[in-house]
Amino acid sequence: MLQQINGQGTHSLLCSNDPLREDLQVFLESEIQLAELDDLIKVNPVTPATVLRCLQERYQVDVFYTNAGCTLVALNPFKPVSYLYCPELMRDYHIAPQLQKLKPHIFTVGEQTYRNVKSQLEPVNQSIIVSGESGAGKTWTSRCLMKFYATVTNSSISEESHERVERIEKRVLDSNPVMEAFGNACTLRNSNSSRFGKYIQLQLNRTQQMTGASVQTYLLEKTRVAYQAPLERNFHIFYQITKGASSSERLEWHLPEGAAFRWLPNSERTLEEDCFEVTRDAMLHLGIDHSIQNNIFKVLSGLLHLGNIRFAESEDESQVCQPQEDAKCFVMTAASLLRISKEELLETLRVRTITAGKQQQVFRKPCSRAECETRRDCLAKVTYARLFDWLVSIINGSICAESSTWDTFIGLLDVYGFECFPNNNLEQLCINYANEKLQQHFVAHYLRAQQEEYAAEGLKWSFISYQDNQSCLDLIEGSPVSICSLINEECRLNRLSSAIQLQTRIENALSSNVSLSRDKLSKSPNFVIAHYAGPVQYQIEGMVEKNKDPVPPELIQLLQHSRDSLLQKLFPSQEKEPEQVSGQSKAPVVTVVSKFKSSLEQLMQVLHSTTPHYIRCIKPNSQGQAQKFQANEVLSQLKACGIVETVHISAAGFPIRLSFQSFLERYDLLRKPQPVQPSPSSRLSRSSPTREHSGQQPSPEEEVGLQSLIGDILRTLPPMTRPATALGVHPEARPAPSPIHCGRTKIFMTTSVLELLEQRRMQTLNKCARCIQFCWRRHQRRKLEKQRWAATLLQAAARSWLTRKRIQKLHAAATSIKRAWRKWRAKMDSLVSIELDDVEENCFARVPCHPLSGAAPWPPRETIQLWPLGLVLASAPVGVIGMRRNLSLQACLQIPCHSSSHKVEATQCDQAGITSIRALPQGSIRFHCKKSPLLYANTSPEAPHCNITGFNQILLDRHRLIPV
Ligand SMILES: Nc1ncnc2c1ncn2[C@@H]1O[C@H](COP(=O)(O)OP(=O)(O)OP(=O)(O)O)[C@@H](O)[C@H]1O
Repeated sequence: MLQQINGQGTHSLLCSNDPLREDLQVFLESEIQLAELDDLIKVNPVTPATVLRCLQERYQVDVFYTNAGCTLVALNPFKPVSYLYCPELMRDYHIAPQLQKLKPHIFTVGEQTYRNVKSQLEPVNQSIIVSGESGAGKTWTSRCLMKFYATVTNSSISEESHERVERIEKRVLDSNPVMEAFGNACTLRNSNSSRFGKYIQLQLNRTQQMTGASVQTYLLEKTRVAYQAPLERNFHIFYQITKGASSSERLEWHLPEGAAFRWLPNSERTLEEDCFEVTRDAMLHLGIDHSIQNNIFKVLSGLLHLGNIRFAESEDESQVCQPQEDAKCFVMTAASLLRISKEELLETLRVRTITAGKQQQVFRKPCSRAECETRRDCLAKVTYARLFDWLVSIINGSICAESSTWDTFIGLLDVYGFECFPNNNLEQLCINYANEKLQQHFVAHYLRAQQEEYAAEGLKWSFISYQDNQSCLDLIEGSPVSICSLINEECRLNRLSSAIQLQTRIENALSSNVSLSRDKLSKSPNFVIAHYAGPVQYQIEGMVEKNKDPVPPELIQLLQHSRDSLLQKLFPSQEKEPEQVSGQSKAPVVTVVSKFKSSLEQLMQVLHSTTPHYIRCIKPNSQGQAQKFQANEVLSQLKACGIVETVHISAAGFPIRLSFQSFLERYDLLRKPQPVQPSPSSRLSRSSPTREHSGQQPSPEEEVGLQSLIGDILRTLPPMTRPATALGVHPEARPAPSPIHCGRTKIFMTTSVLELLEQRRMQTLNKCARCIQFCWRRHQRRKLEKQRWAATLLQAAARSWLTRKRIQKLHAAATSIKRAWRKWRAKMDSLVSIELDDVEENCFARVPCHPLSGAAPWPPRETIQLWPLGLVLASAPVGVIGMRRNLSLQACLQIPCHSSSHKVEATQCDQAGITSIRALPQGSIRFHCKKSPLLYANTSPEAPHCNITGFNQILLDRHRLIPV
């Protein structure tokens, strides 16, 4: 609408030359720009009025989030804006390369914390402090952030771990409806007001997956169980059970439809928070089964019935008060639901026991009607408070991961906002005390520390005044005397003191503190504390009693006697009796304030050890209406949380501060390699870790070395982001303010520069990773090739060795065979020669030699010459036959007719004639012949061995007759 009007106006005005109109145009244009400013530090000049105007403009065009330097301002839309919290938007913020370029959102803060955890920048653990007054949207914001983490931590994991992580996240998210049902209530300022503070730690493992969570709660407003301010309600769970129980449950829990309970005011108003089923389902997911749930709701119903017990005034002090007539049935029902004896219940509520004297004598004193009702309320409060604590422990048991499974955490602190009612008492003092502590943390972290550091580091800085709440904190918690210590003293000494006396004591002891004053016009005793968010007047009446929070031991004993299994768990019988505030005990009395203070100190310790992020929730109007911006309301909230000072300092300041050494450790890889820069880097890398931890300052020479290295890194940035006086890099003054400054030992920068550096670092790391991957792969490839080559060589060597071995073996075998053969041959030859020699000597000596040849060898040449003739004769089919042929054959062969040296064989059939003639071995030859393995002893004469002589020489061997 506004844009339309402005757009139209701009167009029409452009056509005119009227200077007045031009002024108007400039004004309207600046109006448009104001709504477009994402960061309040861009508002010029930064004053409460301009900041307010900017937020208003943005609110009217449905822009609810604006940066205020290092904090995020979140305006409550008071209407559903689904597109602002959809999973798609969560993913957009999660994957954005440059977060600061996106519109301000709680997801920017969520993602920034997540990236910080990922980058491991110290301190790695993160805290998001969500603050603002009641109804400003703190719980909503925390819930959305939990959903954001649940979505993003689940986005990059494998399928099988997906289910596990989802289960954990479901449980973590389910803790919200349970805690809200038991710890939230409808107040005048918020229909779903958290009546306790909580710090949720989302536990992340090394890969930033959510492995669990833990919840720490602070100061539950337990008085609400028994007392609700006009138009306010009790805790949601009481309305849920009375409205959502089934008919059988109603019977069991004694909650008939339309039953009236005094502790259940305004039950005719149904809120969206009255959803019993949601609470039940969530409880079931957290491991609280139906029977335990049934048990819990029975006890709660018992408390409702207890609230309806009213007493009549007794006639005299020695008489006990009687329950009013209509309350008798409630006594019975309450006793049966809490499973205690009705008589014991009445007795405990009406009679006080006092132990006194050296013998510890026990006296019983009937209580007045008011005392009876106080005891009744106390019984309900202590039961509910223990039930709440037990539920928190069950939730923690269900969602908390083993300490070994997580390394880092992101904490979400959702504490009650600053409170200032017409009547403020101890509860408001504690709540405002917590808010003062958080404000101090903010001031210390962002405002004071920053300015002090700028001065120490020699940055040109004009100091911005801010509200330091130290004096206020000194007043509340200081040592040796403070409001807390004085109230605690009253409890410890257990003296009878009036509120007036306490007021005087406070005034006398703390008169020098500027934050203390008193409303002199008020009739009731009071003191006024000037809180950072404005002055608050506290009523002293009843404060000491509330601080004691006395629980009569009889009440605890009564609950210990219960037969109900849940109450037995809440009030175990072995539990020690509660500390009596009698003044006789030497042990320090645990008061509400002292308990709260110690839990607050623990919380502050955790916060100090983490990187804090602030979300300031602002309530645009007190009626909770959409599209309604009440400037005064908002302005007071902006002032209360020091937004203007924050903007001033953030505008001029640098939210990121890193020591030179940390900077170099992280960004040294951005430096272009300088060949002539040998030592400082190596010196630095060797010296930095120990120096960093010991807090030792680098020597001047080292500093020069560090500075030149940092200069090298900064030179890699684009000119716009280079420091104006960065270590002499650019000594000339620059017109625009530089987003990066180098101090004496630290480097200061804006978030945008950090993002740029991180982006560069990531690019360089990616490049390095790719290079490493490439080198590794090449190395692997070469290694593999070498291995293959080596394997081939080995195989070849092995094969050749084996072959050589085999050949050697064969060779050896062949040689030995050869040798054996030769030996054998030689032996055979010698045998043969001996044999032949024998034959020749013995046989041929006796064979008649041819008369002409003398000592010619056998067979004589003539025989050989006649041999063919003999053979022809032997084979001749016709011609000479019978005896004559044989004789002529023998004659041809010159074999004597009746020689004993020849064996002549003939066939039966005379026709065939002689078939074989052999020269028989002689003498010893016969012997040799038998032994001889030589084959040629049986070879036929056609064989080439015919030239070999010896043994039974075959002269004729005719197996078959030549066919005719
Ligand atoms: N971002 C939002 N979008 C829509 N409605 C919102 C948003 N933030 C808050 N609301 C509305 O404002 C109401 C109050 O918010 P919430 O309960 O978170 O306040 P709170 O600061 O936690 O209050 P208290 O301190 O009392 O617990 C919510 O019930 C819801 O209706």
